[in-house]
Amino acid sequence: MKVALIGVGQAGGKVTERLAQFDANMGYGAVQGALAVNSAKPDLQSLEFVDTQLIGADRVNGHGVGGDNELGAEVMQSDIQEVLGGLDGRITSSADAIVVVAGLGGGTGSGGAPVLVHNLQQIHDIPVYALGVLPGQNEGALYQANAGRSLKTLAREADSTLLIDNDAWHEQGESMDGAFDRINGKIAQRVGLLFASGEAVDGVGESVVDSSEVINTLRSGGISVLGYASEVAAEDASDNLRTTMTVSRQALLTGTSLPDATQADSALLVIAGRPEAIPRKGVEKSRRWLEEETDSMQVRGGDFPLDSDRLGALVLLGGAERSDRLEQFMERAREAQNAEETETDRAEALTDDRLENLF
Ligand SMILES: Nc1nc2c(ncn2[C@@H]2O[C@H](COP(=O)(O)OP(=O)(O)OP(=O)(O)O)[C@@H](O)[C@H]2O)c(=O)[nH]1
Repeated sequence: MKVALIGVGQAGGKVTERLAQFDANMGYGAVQGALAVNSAKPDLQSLEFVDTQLIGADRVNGHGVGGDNELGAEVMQSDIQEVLGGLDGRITSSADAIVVVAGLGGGTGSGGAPVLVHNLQQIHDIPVYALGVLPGQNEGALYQANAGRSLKTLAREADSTLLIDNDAWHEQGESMDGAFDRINGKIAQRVGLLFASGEAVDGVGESVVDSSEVINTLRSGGISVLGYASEVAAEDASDNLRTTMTVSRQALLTGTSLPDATQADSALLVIAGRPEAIPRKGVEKSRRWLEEETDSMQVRGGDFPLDSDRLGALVLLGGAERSDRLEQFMERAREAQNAEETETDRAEALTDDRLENLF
């Protein structure tokens, strides 16, 4: 699937850069162009591999919006013509989709991404997807509240919103900051493989996955989730039946970007590895298992030929919003929003008109 990538905000820019680098290093050619947009100049200057565009300079002078996602939305809307102009030539006729990438907890990405998706939808016929990073549980109330509002709007505007929960690939005892680099690497590998599905494949066979399978899986809209797992494989396909089942199960049950999301409207199972090592029977069995597990009649599948001594399973779920984890997150976001409003009420207590001033 050929994509044009636009990262908004700090996390959006960093993840976009990693994705573009992964795609270039692997030689897939799925990433057709990549742009990072931000209201904070230093964040853009730290990116080396993608083109950049500063927004909101007249309002925040290159200093970012400090977690204010309403301001993030405003500066994106004010400078939307510059951003769309900056995309000219990057969204070529060969692009199958546009992907807007953002951390949903901050200000610029959280507020700017939904506005950008909305505007892109007005002018492009190809699907516009969002890749949104949810804040970890330990991040503050402002992050949770921001992410809740941003996600609600993105889910309405984007053709599908692929969610990455920052807690999903966060290891015990690791600081959040230290974890970002590793998490971004995991996102780049998984999402990069998904984009590469159907690209740069020699000797295309019947069972090879095609990019239309990805688009059809995402057609369910709403929230999408991606899982991945791999294991060392035997030389012969006949010895890899169990391995194929194991990696497929692990990809869904322990390896997804939104833990515990298993129910979905549609799913795609991509088995990556040397074609001679992929057992047809194992793939069929894994697909049937995925059908039962996700409770979906729409389970697609295909191979991703890869010169590797491992077998990998990539599972994409479309229409996966009925997840407990998502419900827990939205509850956290609502609580944070209420707490924020109470906090504002307290701040306003001294100016409240219900109590008259002494003079
Ligand atoms: N996975 C991942 N998450 C990140 C990274 N950097 C920040 N985040 C997350 O993104 C959210 C913060 O968003 P940022 O992108 O830093 O903020 P911003 O959009 O630049 O907005 P402002 O700084 O307020 O202008 C938090 O929830 C962080 O957990 C990163 O490199 N990787």
